[in-house]
Amino acid sequence: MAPTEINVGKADVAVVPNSKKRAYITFLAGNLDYWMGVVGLAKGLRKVNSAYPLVVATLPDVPEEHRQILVAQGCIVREIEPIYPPENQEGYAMAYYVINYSKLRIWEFVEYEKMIYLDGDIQVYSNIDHLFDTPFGFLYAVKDCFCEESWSKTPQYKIGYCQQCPEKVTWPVETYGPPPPLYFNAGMLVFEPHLDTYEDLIRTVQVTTPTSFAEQDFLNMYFRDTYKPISPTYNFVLAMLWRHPECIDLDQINVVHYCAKGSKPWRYTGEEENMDREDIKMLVKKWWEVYEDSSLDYKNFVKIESDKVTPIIASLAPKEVSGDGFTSLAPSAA
Ligand SMILES: O=c1ccn([C@@H]2O[C@H](COP(=O)(O)OP(=O)(O)O)[C@@H](O)[C@H]2O)c(=O)[nH]1
Ligand SMILES: OC[C@H]1O[C@H](O[C@@H]2[C@@H](O)[C@H](O)[C@@H](O)[C@H](O)[C@@H]2O)[C@H](O)[C@@H](O)[C@H]1O
Ligand SMILES: [Mn+2]
Repeated sequence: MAPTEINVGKADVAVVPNSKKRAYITFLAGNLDYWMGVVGLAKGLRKVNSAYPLVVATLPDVPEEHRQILVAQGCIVREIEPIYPPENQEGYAMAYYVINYSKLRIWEFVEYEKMIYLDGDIQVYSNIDHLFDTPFGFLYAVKDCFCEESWSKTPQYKIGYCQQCPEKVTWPVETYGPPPPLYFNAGMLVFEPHLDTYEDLIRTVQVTTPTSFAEQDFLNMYFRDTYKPISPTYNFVLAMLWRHPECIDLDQINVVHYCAKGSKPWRYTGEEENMDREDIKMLVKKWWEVYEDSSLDYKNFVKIESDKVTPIIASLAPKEVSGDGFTSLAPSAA
């Protein structure tokens, strides 16, 4: 793209388009209360002083009032069209997962070179801007857990196999064939929008039989050769607390994904299984502290300009990318 010439008085200067445009992106559908999750996410990204905006891809059924709230919180609200998959004879783990296929529209945002997708029920508690520096050509995401009841229809669940602890139950190759490839949770993705990928995704989804986890299953199939697992600290699926406590250190968590049943902070009652745990109550409280902090509202927020950053904050600068890049982000050996 040719640089844009602009007249700044005495001398024209060439403005090279910002070819390294980056942004966070989330997905909002329906007229219920997920908009609260998105407001929390927008404020959380401000709190950790992220350098990049939050784009909200909204379905047409999101009320104007909700869109205005998000615009007032500094979000870039962009409407997308729904994507309807073929009929699912087997049913989804959660009936509403069918709307999550529309998430695939995020690959069409090609004005951005790299994006980080975050579900609306995710909160960012440490700056993760360095993930934008991951090497191109891969999709980065965190391994999911197969132990929750939502997986009860799958062979993994039936034999008690989970990729978080593959040594616990040996995969019966003679019965089920080769063990499943690494499988990521689609609530957090580091990806590159490309039109050719987008058009192929849309074509492929129409000829792919839908399964339990809707677009998450589809994305795992589609990106199986370019998926790179990153540390669970970047998408902490709450069920890990009771399913794989040996794999986590709450002090190291950067991103919390409130996807366990009953854990959406804006709907939290504490009544569902595991929701009365002290660590869950602490994480829900932490989410509300950000959501209710008026100093984080877009209209009140005073951004620390990079040249005024004091040394302590400068130390949060992007981590060194060594070797093949982000080995330090790779999941721990466990
Ligand atoms: O009624 C809904 C359901 C889902 N979502 C969006 O789709 C994402 C995926 O759904 P959800 O997080 O509920 O799935 P989970 O991770 O809990 O399985 C949400 O985070 C929202 O961004 C939404 O906006 N409205
Ligand atoms: O439409 C399918 C959804 O599948 C995923 O949610 C699931 C999955 O993570 C399971 O492993 C958990 O057991 C479950 O709790 C959780 O809701 C993504 O988080 C969400 O963004 C979306 O892709
Ligand atoms: Mn989610």
